[in-house]
Amino acid sequence: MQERLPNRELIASLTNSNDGVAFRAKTGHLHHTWAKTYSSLPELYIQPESVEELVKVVNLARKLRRRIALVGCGHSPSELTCTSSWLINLDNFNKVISVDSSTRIVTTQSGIRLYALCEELDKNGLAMANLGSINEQSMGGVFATGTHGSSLLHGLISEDILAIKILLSDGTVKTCSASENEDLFRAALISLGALGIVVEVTFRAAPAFSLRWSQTVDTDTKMLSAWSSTLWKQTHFVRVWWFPYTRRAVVWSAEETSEPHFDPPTSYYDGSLGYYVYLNLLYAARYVPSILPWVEWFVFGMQYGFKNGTTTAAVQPSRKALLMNCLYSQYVNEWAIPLEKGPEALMRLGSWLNRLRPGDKDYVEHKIPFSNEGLWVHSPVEVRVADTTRTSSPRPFLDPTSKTGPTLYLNAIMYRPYLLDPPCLDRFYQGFEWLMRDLGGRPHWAKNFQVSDLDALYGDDLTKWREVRNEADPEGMFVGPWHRKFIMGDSEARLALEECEEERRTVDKNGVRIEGSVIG
Ligand SMILES: Cc1cc2nc3c(=O)[nH]c(=O)nc-3n(C[C@H](O)[C@H](O)[C@H](O)COP(=O)(O)OP(=O)(O)OC[C@H]3O[C@@H](n4cnc5c(N)ncnc54)[C@H](O)[C@@H]3O)c2cc1C
Ligand SMILES: O=C1O[C@H](CO)C(O)=C1O
Repeated sequence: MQERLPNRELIASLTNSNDGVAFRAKTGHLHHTWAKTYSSLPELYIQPESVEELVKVVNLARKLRRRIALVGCGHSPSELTCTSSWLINLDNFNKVISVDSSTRIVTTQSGIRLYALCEELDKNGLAMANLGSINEQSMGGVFATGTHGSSLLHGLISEDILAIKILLSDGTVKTCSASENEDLFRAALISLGALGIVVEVTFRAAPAFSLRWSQTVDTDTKMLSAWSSTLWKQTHFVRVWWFPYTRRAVVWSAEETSEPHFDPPTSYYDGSLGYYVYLNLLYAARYVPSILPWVEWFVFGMQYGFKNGTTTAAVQPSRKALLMNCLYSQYVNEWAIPLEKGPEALMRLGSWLNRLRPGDKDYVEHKIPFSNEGLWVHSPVEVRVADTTRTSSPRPFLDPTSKTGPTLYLNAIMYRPYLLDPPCLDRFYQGFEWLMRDLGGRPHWAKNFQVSDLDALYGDDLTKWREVRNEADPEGMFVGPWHRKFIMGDSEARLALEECEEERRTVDKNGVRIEGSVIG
């Protein structure tokens, strides 16, 4: 085992090497997730600016027996990016390498944030074909966890990726695509940072487009009755926010248009007034959770209209139209289930959350074996879709979506007003996860799921992913505690450079602090 140098000496010895390649590292960096739910104190926080610098970091980590973790912008809600070892951030490794406007094939360094990429694409008459709710993510991070938007005409964001260059733990860079190193490609498309460092990504962009969108609030009965006919096919992009207590839903739908742009109308309540009213009501609900059904009625009535049928519209560039304001620090537990199970899922969840009894309107048997007494939750539940069966691109081994048809994503959001955890979180997620599994679901990799027997959900695909991972990184330089808990399996022995969790403790307002160690 390599003798450990104190941080300052370690940094000095590394930065003073005379090979002409910079080692841009600092100590004392506090890493935390966007939601401040998890944090860690990496030994070194490293921000390389070139492939040579990245190769140097990997070679040093191997020599000095360190684990490497990667972070885009920490928007993954779980502790996936936490480490006590070396943390690499690629915010300064963020160039667009090439854009071919005729083929729409674009190559970027992996650290570029989507907002910057979208601006660059727009200058070339191009756009990302699909986006999730935000554009903060890094290119490397956005597909590493299987990020999706909401459209039956698209799969995961990664479906547009044509090739990936990845730096492996032995210091070599490998290219992979559908036609070259296909298994590595399928493992790298959802790698969870455990395979190596993605350095370059080549993908096909879409021609720039604008969207006319409209959103209408109405009863959930109306939304559910259109489920298998028009709901998801009415326009290019469709998403729904479901309000379980008021049994209403906002249906947001967007179609391409060449009309002039205009923003949606705003009222005095939009902006900071509405933001702080909801925040403080969520705070009050920590003490009196039973007000949450009223909060849902009031807040979303103010926002979307109390009257069923209220509609708002706008025409915006796609890179703006597809985004939404995600409000406050939050836990999110999102699952992919077959689309046709959607009405059953929402009816059973609604029955459980509203403690409905036979004879009540909307009653169905929920079968969820967890008590709903005293259970109060936040709104909305996000309801989105994807279809990964339309593309001929290789399927990521860890793709959670349905292999045989369209997929529904249900996202159960629980906010943390003023960074304080809500009551009922664990029980809500226990019941929600039980229902999702009962309906054949699999969790979104980035989110706050609790189940850990993922072998049962992925079978051979997870075995294959592990094989490819172990071949690419036999010593576990890119493996951390999250990976061990959820995807590495119990049967395998601890790898030489694998980081294991030593301690987790709640640190005021910075969520849970994760501390790990590497044997080396
Ligand atoms: C407000 C908010 C809204 C969101 N909206 C959506 C949504 O609409 N749809 C959806 O599906 N998800 C959504 N997410 C989840 C988010 O898209 C994913 O968590 C995404 O992975 C975050 O990207 P990031 O750049 O922050 O990556 P991080 O969270 O920093 O990292 C994610 C993973 O990528 C790895 N990684 C990062 N860079 C590299 C690299 N260069 N090479 C190899 N591995 C790398 C990391 O090690 C880690 O395992 C949302 C999250 C938040 C907080
Ligand atoms: O993780 C996510 O957070 C937002 C909801 O606030 C969203 O759309 C996700 O996905």
